[in-house]
Amino acid sequence: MLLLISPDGVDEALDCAKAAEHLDIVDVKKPDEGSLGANYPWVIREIRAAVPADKPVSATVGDVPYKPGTVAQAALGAAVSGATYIKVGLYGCATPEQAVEVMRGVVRAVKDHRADAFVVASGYADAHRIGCVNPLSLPDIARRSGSDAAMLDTAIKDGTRLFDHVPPDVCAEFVRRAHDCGLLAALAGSVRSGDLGELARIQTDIVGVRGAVCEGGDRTTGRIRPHLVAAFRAEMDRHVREHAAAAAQS
Ligand SMILES: O=C[C@H](O)COP(=O)(O)O
Repeated sequence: MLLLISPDGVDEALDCAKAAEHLDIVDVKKPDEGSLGANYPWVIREIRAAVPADKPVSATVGDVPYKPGTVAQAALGAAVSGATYIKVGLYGCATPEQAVEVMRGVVRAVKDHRADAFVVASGYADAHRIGCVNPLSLPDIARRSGSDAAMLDTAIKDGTRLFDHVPPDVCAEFVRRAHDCGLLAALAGSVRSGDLGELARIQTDIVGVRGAVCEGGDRTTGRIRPHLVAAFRAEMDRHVREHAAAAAQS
């Protein structure tokens, strides 16, 4: 299971760099512009320069509208700025067809620039609250568009969490569908360390967090701290080991 951490800017990215051995992907976003709020190109560049070269930098393109051309151009901006993981929040897409159209544009824009870029189609666990595509449709949207991963996050950061909206068994179905399509499955949404057992059990590939590694568990007022990243990672690795041991016995 890979750990993706979302700093809100260069200062927090420097703290992520101090904990680099404990994380796998540094995810640039601007939380005050939304769940998958996009940050400035120069911030992506500065963060790319600040974190060790062997750690991929991801960038969110935003909680995007159904405007395929606009989104493709924004995604290219993130890639040109140094991100190799490009995450798109399909906020304004009401149907799978709209979402596939948006993601096809992103995949083409990004992979024409850099063939090894990794494109993540993200939906929302609380899609019912914003009227966008159903969480379980994401793996097929990602597959049809040529994306590399399907993801869920929460759109509204009001203290409700991934499992409040999509229970573990439905998340397990999400992961199964992604794997059946040959994609990675990424899950986020106010995930806490107490969720890691379930996330390991259902074979999540990437876990995305911010709040859980911020002071006081608060993604808005707290700041990411290296010791919290290390502790979260230790817990994650423990669950992965336990799951592997249990699977080997059965
Ligand atoms: O991509 C991951 C998100 O930033 C998750 O943030 P959160 O854990 O505060 O919900």
